[in-house]
Amino acid sequence: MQLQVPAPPNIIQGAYGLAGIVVAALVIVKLSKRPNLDAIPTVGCSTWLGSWWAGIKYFSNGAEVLREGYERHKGTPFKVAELYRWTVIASGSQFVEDLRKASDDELSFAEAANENLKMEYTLGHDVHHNPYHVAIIRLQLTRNIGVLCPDMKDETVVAFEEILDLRGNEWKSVPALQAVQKVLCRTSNRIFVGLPLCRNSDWVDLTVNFTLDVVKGAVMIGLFPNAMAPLVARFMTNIPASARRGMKHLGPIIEERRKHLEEYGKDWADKPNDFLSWLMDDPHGSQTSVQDLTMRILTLNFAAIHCLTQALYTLAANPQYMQSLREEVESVVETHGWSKGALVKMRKIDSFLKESQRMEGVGVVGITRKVMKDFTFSDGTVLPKGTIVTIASEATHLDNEVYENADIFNPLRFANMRDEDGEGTKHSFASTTPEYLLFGHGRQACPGRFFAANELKSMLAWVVLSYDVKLEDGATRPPSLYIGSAIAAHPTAKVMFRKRVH
Ligand code: HEM
Repeated sequence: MQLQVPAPPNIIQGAYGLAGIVVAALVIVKLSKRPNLDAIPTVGCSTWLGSWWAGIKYFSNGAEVLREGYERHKGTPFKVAELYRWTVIASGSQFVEDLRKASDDELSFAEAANENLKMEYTLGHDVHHNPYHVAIIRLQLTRNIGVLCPDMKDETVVAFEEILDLRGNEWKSVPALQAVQKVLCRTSNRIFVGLPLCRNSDWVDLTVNFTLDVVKGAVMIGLFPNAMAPLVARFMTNIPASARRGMKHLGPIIEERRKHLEEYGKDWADKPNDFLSWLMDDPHGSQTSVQDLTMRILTLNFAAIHCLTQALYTLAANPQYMQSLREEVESVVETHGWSKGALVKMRKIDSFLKESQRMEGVGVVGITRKVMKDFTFSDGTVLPKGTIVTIASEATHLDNEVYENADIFNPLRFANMRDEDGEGTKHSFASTTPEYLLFGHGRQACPGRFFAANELKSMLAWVVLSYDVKLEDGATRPPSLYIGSAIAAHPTAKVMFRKRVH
């Protein structure tokens, strides 16, 4: 048996004191490196120490700070303090256009993502510096949506059946976010890595939690000076363990596919048509390690989960919308089957998702960029090199001058806009405009949005066709969680499901 010898109190106090001095020194070093933005108005406190307090306020509810800034400075850029830096917030189509037109040498998406998510250390050096998977998302994934539509639907059907596990016609109360996370992960991974891995419970658990691993890891790494980032990433985050867990699943599959490639060439019989195959067919992917391929597949699992949960909460709180959605799905499926073409025709489903994300999207800001060399907005505002700049997307989405009765959920808002405009897809879910920024806007808008929109539409259509949903008695629509600039669907709220009765 080992004896526990308590440390003397003065040693403990000394250790706390030293830790306090180290943290204070790190904060001072980080704060003193911030670019000079004195000319840009501030929301919150702008004194040196006050801005640190304002940063804590932003971290606990960035939406509130941004709404205040948007009201006071609409049409001109303002700045807010985050924990270790200032962020410049702009809004309105003129500034969105300025960001859209800027070249990567002026404003960089990748460097902003690296600063926010510490990509080099969380997702890995190669994923950050050689993102060839983005071109595969843009081309192969998007082109294959039609071919893969039946697989997506098949996985959604089986996953909902297994995860909801409904008996007879009884109502069952289900934690919505957890259920949706699993169904969505299985559906996405059916396309990313195929059967049977997409149904493996450890893989599903890993991919569901990977987003959180990365976000928590990035926060931890951000607390230390850059020079310590590799060590912090390796020893103080969950990411290496997640990567090993991912490789344990994917390693044997990759090895087997490599053998087939060597033996039969690129087009062997029964070759899976999934993202892993497209990665391995790519000249970069064929040379690379199991670890690199694993990190890229895990990276794909990074979005979309909260979107469907938000739509489900709204539907459960407003069962009156169900009938017209059902009628649309039934009539479209009767004529077109369950296909990509059918999903295109489901305008009400499309509009419902888009409106739900207009009101409660994935973040309060969008189009975040890092200034790579001093940049001048078209109104003359200068952003020094190193500044992080972004657009107040939530405030734009909720502005009455942009959307009529912006604070009211109107499930047919975008379907009606499409009818009025006669412009086909301009107001469809996957389209972006300077006023609709869920997926960003312009050259670097989310490359996975066509896949995501089809997947989410297919899943929502299946829910309305197959289940009755409502909230528990007396419950109101579960409110979202606002953390920093992120919006998350309520994590524990329940939705009641039963097999469709009428
Ligand atoms: C509803 C779900 C999704 C939302 C709301 C979303 C949103 C976004 C946004 C806002 C951006 C940044 C755009 C910019 O700043 O200009 C982005 C980038 C990106 N998204 Fe998505 N996304 C979703 C689904 C997906 C899916 C399913 C994939 C992969 C299959 C994906 C892959 C990516 C990638 C790789 C980038 C970075 C692009 C680049 O490096 O240029 N996204 N997404």
